Amino acid sequence: MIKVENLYKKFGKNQVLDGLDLQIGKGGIIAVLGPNGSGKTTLIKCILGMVIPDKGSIEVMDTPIRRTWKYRSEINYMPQIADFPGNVRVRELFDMIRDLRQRPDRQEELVELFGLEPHMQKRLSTLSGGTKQKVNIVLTFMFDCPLLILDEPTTGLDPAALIRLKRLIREEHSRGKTILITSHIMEFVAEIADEVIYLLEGRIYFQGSVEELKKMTKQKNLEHAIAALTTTTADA
Ligand SMILES: Nc1ncnc2c1ncn2[C@@H]1O[C@H](COP(=O)(O)OP(=O)(O)OP(=O)(O)O)[C@@H](O)[C@H]1O
Repeated sequence: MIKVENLYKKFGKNQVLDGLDLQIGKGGIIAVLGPNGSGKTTLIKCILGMVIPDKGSIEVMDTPIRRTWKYRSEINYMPQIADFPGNVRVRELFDMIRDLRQRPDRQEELVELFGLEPHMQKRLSTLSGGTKQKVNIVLTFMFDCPLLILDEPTTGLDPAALIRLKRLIREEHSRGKTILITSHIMEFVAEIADEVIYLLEGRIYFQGSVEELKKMTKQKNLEHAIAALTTTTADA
């Protein structure tokens, strides 16, 4: 589904991706983890073509993504911070996106699931953080795509909305979708991920199951396993 080879990206003097190699097969929930600033969002944006790498190659669904954008229509991307135009109403935003994508959608069902009906006429700038995140979720899950990329999807959600999000992610998983997620909430990752990728110093430091990571670090839970990885590498 995704193949990244020898990827380099520098911002000024900051070498964020430093010869990163990564392969992700089709189907499954993959958590991209790493300390703050380790390059998770940069990697995701390179895969989406939103950040141009200095060197290296990326294939998405067997297609090299250099100088092409068509593959993007097969990806549902949920950004970490959704920069919605503040003066647009929720309903108008949904209509705009539906007009742009021109394919069947699940808007009505998802608006009901996240209780967004009372907010449909409101301007985006007037919504609470959690409600904005629900709008972000509806936009992400509205269309049927083989690849979903979710950057910190749980931010600001109340427990009921979090349960619904997890259900949605599992549903997509059971339909054979590939779902890439970044998160700092280890409880969420442990519950949902089939595979964990740990980014450190611009490369993949670990790729495997949560169970394998716990075994490798001799820890009983994921939070401690990740903390052990961070301490070990910081001490090295
Ligand atoms: N457009 C940019 N210009 C300059 N520096 C950037 C830019 N985008 C990212 N960076 C820097 O690259 C590094 C990696 O950032 P990135 O957002 O990819 O990290 P992250 O792993 O997603 O972090 P977090 O866990 O905090 O969300 C950081 O030091 C960040 O400041």
